[in-house]
Amino acid sequence: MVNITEKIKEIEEEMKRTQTDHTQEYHLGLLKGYVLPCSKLARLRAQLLEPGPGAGAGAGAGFDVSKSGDARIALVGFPSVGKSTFLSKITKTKAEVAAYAFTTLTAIPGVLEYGGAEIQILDLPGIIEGAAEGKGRGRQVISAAKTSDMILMVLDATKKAEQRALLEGELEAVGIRLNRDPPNIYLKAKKAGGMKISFSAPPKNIDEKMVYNILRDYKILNCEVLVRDENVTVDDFLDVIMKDHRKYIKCLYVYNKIDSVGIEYLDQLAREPHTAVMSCELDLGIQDVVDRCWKELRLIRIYTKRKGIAPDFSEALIVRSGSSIEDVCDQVHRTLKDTFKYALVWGASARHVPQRVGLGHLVADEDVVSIVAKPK
Ligand SMILES: Nc1nc2c(ncn2[C@@H]2O[C@H](COP(=O)(O)OP(=O)(O)OP(=O)(O)O)[C@@H](O)[C@H]2O)c(=O)[nH]1
Ligand SMILES: [K+]
Ligand SMILES: [Mg+2]
Repeated sequence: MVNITEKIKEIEEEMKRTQTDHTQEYHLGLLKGYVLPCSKLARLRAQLLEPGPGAGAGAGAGFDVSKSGDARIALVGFPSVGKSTFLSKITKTKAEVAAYAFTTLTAIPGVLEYGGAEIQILDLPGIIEGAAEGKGRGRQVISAAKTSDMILMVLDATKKAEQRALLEGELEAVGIRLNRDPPNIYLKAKKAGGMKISFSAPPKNIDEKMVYNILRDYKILNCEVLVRDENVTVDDFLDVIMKDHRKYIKCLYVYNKIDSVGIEYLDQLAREPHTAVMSCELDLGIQDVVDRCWKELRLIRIYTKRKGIAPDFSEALIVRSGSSIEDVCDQVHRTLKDTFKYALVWGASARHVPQRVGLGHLVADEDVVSIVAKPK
């Protein structure tokens, strides 16, 4: 390890000394057929990312960064697409940025403050094709991505369009499902009674025999199955069987470096679904990407109000979408629920204002909530 690190230092120093234009050098290098400092550097740094001897299966474990804040977004992408540049733009963390691949060698957390919430942004090493099979530190990167609430897939607008599908393939291979809901299939294993398979509508892509065979392959011989969606595929069925190893995560595809592509191509990229475009270099589109992230995370801001006093809009409580008054209580204090009598709600979730509600009431973004406790 020390050897590689030393060699890397040497080359980096040399590059600093010579201060050549590396694009120029790249072309010259191609002509002459020798290995350039830049690509030599990338190769050596890739070696640093290889799991060392004895790392074994442990190499698949995530990086040791504890979760903090209200949500976590992972930056995933091929090397040198600008992940660390983006992190440095939107947080106070200054990650190392350079023109060679594998500049980032571990997970680097930063904090994005937005609408009163703190969102942890995780900058990750670049992944390469074959990451899912354990190439480079790919598996570790993907494990870290799996722990996030949202993936920001950073793509290089100047690179081939295939990069997006390649990366999706790597994530799919380890059970990450992007921008999809779990298949609408009810599957319950039983102790006895054989298989009971039913469909709420005639399925288009599978039939009872196929379902039977899949279940038998997975040794699920006694169970109840209800397929509630006519478009279900065999892959969907497998996802349900392996649901403990599947993770459904939102993804925003972000094309960086749009300063270097033509306007027509840019327009085409921007129209793809779940996609945003930006240039970290020219400071273009960054705020839009951040706004889109906030929307996708669907976090809810709740303002609390005490009786007889105006609501406190300076500090919001942050809860997930689908949260109830009970979740709001838990966010304030662990034991608040115990003395809960009712809550008053002003805002989008209230039918009339204020609406008197119980613990089960679902809250909406920017609701004002006043919790009334039982007398002691
Ligand atoms: N033209 C252009 N270059 C950019 C832009 N954003 C970043 N770069 C350059 O792209 C190179 C790579 O940037 P990094 O932020 O290190 O990329 P990374 O994805 O973190 O790379 P790894 O950590 O090696 O995976 C640097 O030379 C950046 O200056 C951009 O918007 N336009
Ligand atoms: K880089
Ligand atoms: Mg980086």
